[in-house]
Amino acid sequence: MSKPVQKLVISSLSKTFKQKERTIQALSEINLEVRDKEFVSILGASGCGKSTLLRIIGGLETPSEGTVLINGSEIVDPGADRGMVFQSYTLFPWLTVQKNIEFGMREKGMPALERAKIAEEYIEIVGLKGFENAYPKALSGGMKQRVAIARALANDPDVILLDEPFGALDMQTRSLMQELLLDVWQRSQKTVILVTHDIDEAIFMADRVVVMESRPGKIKEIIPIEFPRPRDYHIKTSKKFLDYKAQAVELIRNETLKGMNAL
Ligand SMILES: Nc1ncnc2c1ncn2[C@@H]1O[C@H](COP(=O)(O)OP(=O)(O)OP(=O)(O)O)[C@@H](O)[C@H]1O
Repeated sequence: MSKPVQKLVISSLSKTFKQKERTIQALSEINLEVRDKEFVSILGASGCGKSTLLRIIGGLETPSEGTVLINGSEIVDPGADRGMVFQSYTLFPWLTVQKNIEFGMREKGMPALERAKIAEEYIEIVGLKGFENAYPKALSGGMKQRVAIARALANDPDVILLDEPFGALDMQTRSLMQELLLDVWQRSQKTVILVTHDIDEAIFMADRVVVMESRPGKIKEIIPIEFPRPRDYHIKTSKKFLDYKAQAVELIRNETLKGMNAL
């Protein structure tokens, strides 16, 4: 069997924040390889460095030590090869849904007709047909995140980085958004890294769940999730799913207790 293509290679990555007299080691010795088109979830107790890791991959933060390679080149700044979606809605309030989705393509100098066509395709995929000319203030939280996902995908990045994208949504909407994202991922064939606090979400979506430990942030365990694709929400009540969940809960619980004892 041929070796799978590595999209991201994270090697000996550490990050230290210096604040006046305090030094915070957010990440220590992270090593992780993510395959092309893989879906990886990152799970861990609050403060274990999940967002810092994602921000370094996004080029928004620089490592103190170590490297992150994308397609063999070191990441030193943000780039069109990575698209990010955050928990807080980051749409431009003065632009319509259509113009928000077109934004990155416009920056790249793509002709108007071409970018409008691509935006329309993604509007359809994320189920927002009829809302092309709406402004963000007229949209629900779930709709705004669908626009944010469409905007990230429309730029055609290699890697999508999602930081708690559904964190502000109610349970029901969140669950539907997970299915939508899986469907979009399956069609778009991107590499996805999803940071989440939600154990069910991490397992349901991913090929592998990376469980982190804190103080300093390290990889504690990687759980391969062996459910076939496409996945249906019914797997969430299967015995196998509950076994994965029990394993993750145990790992996270120990970490959360460690964090609380350190307070
Ligand atoms: N810009 C910064 N300056 C100083 N410290 C920082 C900065 N960013 C993060 N930290 C610290 O680094 C550690 C990891 O933070 P990070 O936000 O990456 O954790 P997290 O796992 O994403 O947390 P949460 O799940 O609560 O969002 C924390 O102790 C945090 O206080």
